[in-house]
Amino acid sequence: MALEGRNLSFRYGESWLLKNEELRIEAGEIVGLVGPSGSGKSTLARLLAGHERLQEGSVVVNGSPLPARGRNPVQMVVQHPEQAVNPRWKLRRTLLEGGTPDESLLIGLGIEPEWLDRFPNELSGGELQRICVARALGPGTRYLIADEMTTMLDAITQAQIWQTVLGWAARRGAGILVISHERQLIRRLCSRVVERGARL
Ligand SMILES: Nc1ncnc2c1ncn2[C@@H]1O[C@H](COP(=O)(O)OP(=O)(O)OP(=O)(O)O)[C@@H](O)[C@H]1O
Repeated sequence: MALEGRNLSFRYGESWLLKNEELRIEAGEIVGLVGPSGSGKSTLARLLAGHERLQEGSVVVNGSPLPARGRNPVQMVVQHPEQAVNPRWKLRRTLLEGGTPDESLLIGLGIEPEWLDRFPNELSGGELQRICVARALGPGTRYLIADEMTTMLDAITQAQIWQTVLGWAARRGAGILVISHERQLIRRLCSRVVERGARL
């Protein structure tokens, strides 16, 4: 059981950003992905989550390609939650996109019930990010890609969110890819770190 990127190559223009990349995250494993700005970490993340169309190579999740329809077992949370929600939906609807979350997750993430009756512009960035994390940890999720997921949060909130996410992963046997420029966070969370070099 693993999330695997096999032989992934990708370019936005003429020159290749990623060439024959291999990345494997076992179920239950927490892997860090680090590297300089512009080295292609977010692009790799989007390919693994099916948010970017594959140009070369394949993504396999627990032995199968990512599903073309229905709930994606690979969920991604990005740095800026306001870019990841529909501004015209109340947050209950956004949250339920991920299926009905465990009550304990909502409590662990510090989500106040009244937030769910508001629109995104009526919450702070940190409050909105908690909703995005809860949505990503829905019942069908097997792998989480956390791309600078807690970068914009204060240290206490960051610790609270990661404690809840790690508990979820341990219970679920879920794998996590953590992308961050914060080496200390990576060291604390991950059992293995993949280092990307600078773009040539
Ligand atoms: N949609 C796009 N169109 C064209 N070029 C892009 C696009 N998205 C990213 N790039 C370029 O691809 C390169 C890699 O970007 P990417 O966001 O994957 O890197 P990163 O390692 O995640 O960087 P950072 O640490 O700064 O977030 C950058 O040079 C970026 O400008």
